[in-house]
Amino acid sequence: MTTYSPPGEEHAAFTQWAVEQGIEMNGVEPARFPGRGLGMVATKKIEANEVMVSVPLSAMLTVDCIPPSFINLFNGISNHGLLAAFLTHGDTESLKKYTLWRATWPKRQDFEDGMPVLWPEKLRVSNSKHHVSPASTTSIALPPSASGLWNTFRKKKLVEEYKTKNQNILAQQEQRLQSAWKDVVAVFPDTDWEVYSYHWLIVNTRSFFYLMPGEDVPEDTNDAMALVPFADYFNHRDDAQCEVGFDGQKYTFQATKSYEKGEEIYMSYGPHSNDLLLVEYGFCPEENGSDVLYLDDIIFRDFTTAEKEELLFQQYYGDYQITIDSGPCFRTEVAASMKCMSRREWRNYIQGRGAAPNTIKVNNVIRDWIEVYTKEANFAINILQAVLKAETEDSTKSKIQALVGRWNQIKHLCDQTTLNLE
Ligand SMILES: C[S@@+](CC[C@H](N)C(=O)[O-])C[C@H]1O[C@@H](n2cnc3c(N)ncnc32)[C@H](O)[C@@H]1O
Repeated sequence: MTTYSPPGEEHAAFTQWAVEQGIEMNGVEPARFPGRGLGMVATKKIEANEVMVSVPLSAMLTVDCIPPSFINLFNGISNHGLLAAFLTHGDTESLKKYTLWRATWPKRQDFEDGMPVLWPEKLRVSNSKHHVSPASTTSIALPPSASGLWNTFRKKKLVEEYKTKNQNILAQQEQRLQSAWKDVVAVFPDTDWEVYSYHWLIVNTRSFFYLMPGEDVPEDTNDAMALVPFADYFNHRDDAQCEVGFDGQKYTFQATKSYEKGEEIYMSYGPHSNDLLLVEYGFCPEENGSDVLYLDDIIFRDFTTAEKEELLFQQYYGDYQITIDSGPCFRTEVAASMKCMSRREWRNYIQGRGAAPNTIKVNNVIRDWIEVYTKEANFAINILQAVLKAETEDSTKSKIQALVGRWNQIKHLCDQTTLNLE
């Protein structure tokens, strides 16, 4: 049985406010869970298909709630940046409605502890333009998908850049934050960084995908966001048994299995890897069916420019994944096949006109690639353990321990995938 404790008075006051806003709760309430902050607990047995929470549009905080006079101050800003700007600089009268809700949110210190974007420089070295020290002089502590960098080798030049939105996560987040910061400071030069970045992270970690029915998905999906009171108590689980829907009038959260009284109810924030969850939400779950490692940088080291051009031409350039459940993806196998066949045999094979390559040979190539990742993990763990020994600050120690935990998960994923290749 899950252990949990009462959430505290401010949550009772907020729940009362939520009811007044037309938010309906059926057999759920907020509770405090060790290691996860607040979450949602079943207060009775819930049957499959029951709607547990519904939140009307009128209670949500969307960009349409922001007075046009405020929006017009900006000469273009992301919706994310605008929501954070409104929470920072909106007039007292417009913000009054949200007071009880805001009292339930995490504090800035919680973000400083959990969110790598606010961690000390030495722990968050990445290939971001916003870094102060050059990456080459410092060891990389974050996983490669977050930092875009490796300790044990240098990335090889690509024949063509491609979208690697999952392999460079921290730099992308920093870019979004810095760009919003620039836009807000242009209008409010005295903005306090601590206050603005706090609100930006509140929106980052608590917003829901929000698009009116029939509306086109914006170019940057990060712009389709809104804050949904009470529903923002749900913690994430990859295989959550909770169907989330929005019909233009209300958000609903429906059970897809029965829950016992006292069980925590999760929703899924999306099929995210642990590296993404670490950077965007500040945690790394023990179990995650969507966890994934990308071998792109490792694989590209092994190919000549001509081979990479061929992979590009045949549309097998990049996005080489391994996962616990499925092992190497087909694209990874295709890349490994290139190493085991003549060019003509390989072309025939991928075009469905020739025999498949020898599986043992293909697996040997993939095993070597995975070994490079394992070596990187061992290297990072050794560095982190040395840093941990020398560290005197408790708050930094716990961040280092979180990173060691993530690197151990990476090692496990590599080991398991290799084992399944036998
Ligand atoms: C939408 S909020 C959920 C409510 C939040 N736990 C709170 O205390 O207010 C998202 C945040 O909850 C935490 N969280 C969500 N799922 C988690 C999980 N499975 N394990 C640990 N923390 C989790 C992370 O800090 C994340 O940024």
